[in-house]
Amino acid sequence: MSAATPILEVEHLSASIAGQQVVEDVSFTVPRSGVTALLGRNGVGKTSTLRGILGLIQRRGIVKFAGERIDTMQTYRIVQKGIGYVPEEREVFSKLSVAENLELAERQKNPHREFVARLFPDLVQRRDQQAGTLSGGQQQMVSVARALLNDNQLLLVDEPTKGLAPKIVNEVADALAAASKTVPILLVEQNLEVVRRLADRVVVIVGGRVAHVGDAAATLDDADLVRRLLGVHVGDSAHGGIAPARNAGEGAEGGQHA
Ligand SMILES: Nc1ncnc2c1ncn2[C@@H]1O[C@H](COP(=O)(O)OP(=O)(O)OP(=O)(O)O)[C@@H](O)[C@H]1O
Repeated sequence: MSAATPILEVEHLSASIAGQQVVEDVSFTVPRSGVTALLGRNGVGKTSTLRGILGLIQRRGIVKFAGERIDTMQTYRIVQKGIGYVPEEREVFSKLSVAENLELAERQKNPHREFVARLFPDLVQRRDQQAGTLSGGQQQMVSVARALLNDNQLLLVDEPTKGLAPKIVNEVADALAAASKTVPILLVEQNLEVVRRLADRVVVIVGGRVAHVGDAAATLDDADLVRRLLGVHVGDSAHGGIAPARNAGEGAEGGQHA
């Protein structure tokens, strides 16, 4: 396998929940470095795409990780291969302390405790606090920290800044920016200012398929394209740089930009 082989190749992925198809026919790649943002309107299937890649929901299609097919593997095997997952729900063990939450996540002999402590000094101070009593942002940091303790070759991170105060959004983005220097990230993120800061590339899903792949900054600079693909206006800082388009119902365009 050459160094140019993407770390993740997704070909014609479809996925279903309780017999209902929630991802139709999604194809894209993730390179071996940097942040690739997976974008799309609400309910378009971004979370389900991540869950399909991980085998957490029923899926069909080809998924290759570092050149190897993983689409028939069970989730625990996929995680063992080196894919870390930071789910949208954060899923901390609320009755356990911060330290216990982190210890439980350690899959290897020499976990990156110092790296994580440097990124999240707040968690070091709160190591004995029950995770259920942490703020949403602090719980998100625990969730990201757990993924960073191990030698992952890819991180799947789902809406890490959702519902967080602006200051905490910045802290979580800082941590992900630092992490992305050592591990490629596939990021689902609604806050386009965060996408602009973190992402190198964007992959946009419209109507169950990938409708656009491109350079992150160039895509976000094209306000008309953003409005058509995502139904948001760029530039309203009160909404993390985005605001619903007046005609947000339109624009699920069939044309393939990819
Ligand atoms: N447990 C479930 N049972 C039934 N339908 C579901 C379930 N989870 C998701 N769906 C449906 O699957 C579709 C895709 O959902 P998904 O969460 O993947 O979208 P998304 O793009 O991540 O959305 P958002 O940006 O709002 O988080 C939606 O129509 C959603 O209603």
